Amino acid sequence: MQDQTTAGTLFGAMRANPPLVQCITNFVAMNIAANVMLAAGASPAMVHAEEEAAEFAAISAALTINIGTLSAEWLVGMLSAAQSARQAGRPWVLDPVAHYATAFRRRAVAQLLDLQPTVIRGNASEIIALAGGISHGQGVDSRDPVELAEQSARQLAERHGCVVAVTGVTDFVTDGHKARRIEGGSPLMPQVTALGCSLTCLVGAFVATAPDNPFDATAAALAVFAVAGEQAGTVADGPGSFSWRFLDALAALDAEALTAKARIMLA
Ligand SMILES: Nc1ncnc2c1ncn2[C@@H]1O[C@H](COP(=O)(O)OP(=O)(O)O)[C@@H](O)[C@H]1O
Ligand SMILES: Cc1ncsc1CCOP(=O)(O)O
Ligand SMILES: [Mg+2]
Repeated sequence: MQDQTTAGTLFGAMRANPPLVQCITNFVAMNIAANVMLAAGASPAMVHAEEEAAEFAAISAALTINIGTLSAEWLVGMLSAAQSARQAGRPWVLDPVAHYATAFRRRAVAQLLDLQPTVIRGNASEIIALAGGISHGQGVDSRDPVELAEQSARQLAERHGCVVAVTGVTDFVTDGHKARRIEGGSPLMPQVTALGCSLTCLVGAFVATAPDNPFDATAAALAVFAVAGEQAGTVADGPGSFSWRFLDALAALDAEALTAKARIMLA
């Protein structure tokens, strides 16, 4: 029950003081991720240009970087923003979308990992491959169960001194020592593009709220998606209505309901 209470408290604190989060995400995710952030109570800004990314990171409470639609120009902005966030002592979150697919992505992720993300959030195939294992991912989509990625997540967390979150049917989060599983969500979630990318942005909002406790902050963000996703899934007719029902469920969720409904288990 302690984890649920912590998640509710962090959610309430985030809502009471909406953090400015710089989200460098992809063309597919930009709109839905910004709407997810607003519905959850955060203040997103999709700022990626190399001319201003570092400057903006210095005035943001957290930064998130997602390589979904990477280009050479965007990579320059990502690297300078991550450097700036580190210098300013701000947390930053990495979403290594399909990093295993091309040499360009693999190189980019290696450079980003050198800048010590506070949290890595990916699907099971991404996390397995990032730890050096054999994954079955297809493009941006996972083809591996979360359970198979749990050991990879623990290894990655220890190797990089960060929190690692793996999402799927049941989510998993670890800092290399402690770990939790978060139950909930809906099978319709992977049918709607960029919900994982949106969750990465929300993790940014929670680590902005609790920069000294990225493990609990990440678990809380996962729990928000799990509870709102489950609620939307029970009433949606398909991926189309799930999309808007999910936004409405996020907006209607409050700290008390999160504490009552979150299922965060020791792992
Ligand atoms: N089959 C599923 N059942 C319940 N929730 C799911 C399922 N698949 C994904 N989710 C949820 O969808 C969200 C996005 O996760 P995921 O689909 O793994 O990320 P990505 O979009 O990066 O592949 C997370 O909140 C996750 O818990
Ligand atoms: C379809 C697609 N293509 C490049 S990025 C992207 C979105 C991926 O979103 P998610 O990782 O949340 O499924
Ligand atoms: Mg993804």
